[in-house]
Amino acid sequence: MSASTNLKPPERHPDAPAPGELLGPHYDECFGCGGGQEHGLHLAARAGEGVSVTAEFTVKKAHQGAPGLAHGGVLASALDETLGSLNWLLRTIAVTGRLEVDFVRPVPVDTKLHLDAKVTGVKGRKIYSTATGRLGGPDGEIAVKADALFIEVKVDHFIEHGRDEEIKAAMDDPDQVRRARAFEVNP
Ligand SMILES: CCCCC/C=C\C/C=C\C/C=C\C/C=C\CCCC(=O)SCCNC(=O)CCNC(=O)[C@H](O)C(C)(C)COP(=O)(O)OP(=O)(O)OC[C@H]1O[C@@H](n2cnc3c(N)ncnc32)[C@H](O)[C@@H]1OP(=O)(O)O
Repeated sequence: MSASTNLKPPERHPDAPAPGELLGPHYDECFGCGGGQEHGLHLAARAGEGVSVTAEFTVKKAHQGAPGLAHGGVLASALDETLGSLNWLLRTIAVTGRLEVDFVRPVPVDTKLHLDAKVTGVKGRKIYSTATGRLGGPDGEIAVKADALFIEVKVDHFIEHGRDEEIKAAMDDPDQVRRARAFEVNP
């Protein structure tokens, strides 16, 4: 993805989770990180140094595209989710505007994908970030990589656009409201 000019380096929020801390799901029904999705990715992201995260995702039978191999869209979802979790460290709510994925190696079922992501720069509401997914370990061979542009939004983005049924359930859940509002305390 062509990098924008005049990017500012990202600033880790003072209340961001400490390096090594698990970030936890942002929404229980999220396909990427939620515990409530049987065939979801159940991706668990952990805060790193600066504005970076690491995450792991194990490819299951439900994630196949070709026999015994992960579907590319599922791998893109794992990268998207990992990149999205960087927003916990900025304490900013943001959605993916653009995601560019390179599929470098096939990823077999039962493989654990070791992901890492970092924010490379910020300009206004635009957050530029990059991620890799490796095989065999955190320093293993690169199987997938992505560059992304996230756009900062208000929590109202979800309330306005989400289906009423799910928004009502989320707003009736005090834990969910707390998680969403925690992002709004921006300096
Ligand atoms: C209380 C209950 C609440 C419940 C909520 C629950 C939880 C909330 C908490 C956290 C959850 C947060 C996120 C989810 C996390 C992880 C999941 C993974 C992430 C995703 O999976 S998330 C889903 C997929 N995602 C979308 O569903 C976005 C659909 N989309 C839109 O909603 C709009 O499109 C939007 C908002 C993106 C922008 O719209 P907009 O009107 O606000 O702003 P605008 O268009 O002016 O763009 C501003 C500047 O970005 C540039 N720009 C925009 N898009 C670009 C592109 N594609 N390429 C290059 N540049 C682009 C413009 O060129 C301009 O640049 P400039 O300022 O320089 O002119």
